[in-house]
Amino acid sequence: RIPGLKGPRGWPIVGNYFDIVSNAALQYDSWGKQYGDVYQVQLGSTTVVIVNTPTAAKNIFLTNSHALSSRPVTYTFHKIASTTAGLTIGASPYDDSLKRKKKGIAAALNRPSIQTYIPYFDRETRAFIDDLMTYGKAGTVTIDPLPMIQRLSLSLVMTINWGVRIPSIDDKLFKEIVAVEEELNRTRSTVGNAQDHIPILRLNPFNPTSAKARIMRERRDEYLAELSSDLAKKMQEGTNKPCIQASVIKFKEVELTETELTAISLSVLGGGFETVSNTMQWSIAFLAQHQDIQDKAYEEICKFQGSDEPLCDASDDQKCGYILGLAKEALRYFSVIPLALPRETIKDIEYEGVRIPSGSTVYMNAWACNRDPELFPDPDRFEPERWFVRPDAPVFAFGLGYRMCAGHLLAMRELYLIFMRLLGSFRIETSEKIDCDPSKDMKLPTDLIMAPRAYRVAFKPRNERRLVESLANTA
Ligand code: HEM
Repeated sequence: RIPGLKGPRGWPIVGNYFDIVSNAALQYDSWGKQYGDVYQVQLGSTTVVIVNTPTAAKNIFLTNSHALSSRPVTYTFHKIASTTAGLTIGASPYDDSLKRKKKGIAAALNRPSIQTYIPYFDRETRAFIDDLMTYGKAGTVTIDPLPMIQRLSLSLVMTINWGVRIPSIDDKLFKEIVAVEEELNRTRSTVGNAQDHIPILRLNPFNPTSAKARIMRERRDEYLAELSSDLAKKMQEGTNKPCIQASVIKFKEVELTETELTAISLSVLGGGFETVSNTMQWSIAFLAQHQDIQDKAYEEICKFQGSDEPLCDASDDQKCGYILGLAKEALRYFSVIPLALPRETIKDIEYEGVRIPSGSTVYMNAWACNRDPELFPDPDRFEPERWFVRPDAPVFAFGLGYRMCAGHLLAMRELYLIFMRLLGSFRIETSEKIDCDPSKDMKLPTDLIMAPRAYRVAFKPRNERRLVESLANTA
């Protein structure tokens, strides 16, 4: 244990592990009230520093940005599930290769690059609205929007990566990637893989977590190889679309290896798919039961673009303040990665007289930071307007410092456009109560990225004639 740092005492071998499995973010938050803003827990053999408030998070992750620039190496993900194509950025410890990959992804996801993806945003969000109209039979039947929102976010990252679209929710590759990426994200959970912290469990040759992780890695390797070879063929023929993988030349100054380039694409795929779709899936369930927020959003959208145009201009860069506030509030309220991604210190850091040594594992409780009553008064209330009062409040959902989300600009732009077009096109309705309290209604509380349980809602067009016309214009 780290001398001078408080924290709950645990059991031999397992430490505090079994206290946190049912709801880690809430348990860490509750311990924070007892042991302070920064304290330590024992997860089996791993000592973990928990950072539980915005002030401490800014102090630790921003002031010591470089010292906190690494990620711990875990057993399930790094040793078993990690693809042979190289470590994603989010999973890479700090080294020269990480620095090169970070430069590469920064070039691929900066503002000027995002500008070149606008046609992709346009096409995928239109296809999403079209899907909701088609499968929801113009609001006459209820549907589970998850596959449609997953298709949108996946197709967008696939186009950016390899220039390949996911045309429909019935697509075979779509189903395969959804299944594999969901399972692989589970192998990265700091809560759901007991063997990461309790090494004795690794000796079990029938360990189901390891067996599943191995299969998922093989399945991922298979579609990655296929995507890469298809692209190589198209590049030879000169028929490829502009995308990250085809821009190897653009990154020449960074001198990325083939493996690093693949790792960048994999990072965009892994980082940008489940995060965006789960944020939307929670939001839709919530909005269906809060017509007042939908009406306010619609009123603001109409002020911005008139009531006759359901689909806003795709190049609108977050100018409708209410919808921007709504997107940030969705990120805050649902905090789909409640514990962000784990960090490891590469240097000693000092916090209030305590020395946290190099090599320590540190978690930011993004959930607790996002519910801090001083920064976000009445934090359990969903209130887009709060972002007018504090437009520059940190969006803890993206993490902080050197390893903060590399796709945050793209994610904001994407969420904004989805909300604009979704709420400009439909009134979302439900006649049944949907449980969507993010503190307890998650599908699996040990996941890395939290998803709500399945539900169904109706998407009633606000102006059916105009929507049909707008969608027809796309064709
Ligand atoms: C709702 C959307 C998203 C959320 C909530 C989210 C959240 C996060 C969080 C919490 C981290 C860890 C930050 C830290 O350690 O401080 C992260 C890292 C990362 N995210 Fe996102 N993300 C989102 C969308 C995206 C998108 C769209 C992309 C790519 C297109 C992306 C790519 C990445 C990458 C590559 C990293 C690793 C950064 C590093 O380790 O240096 N994310 N994200």
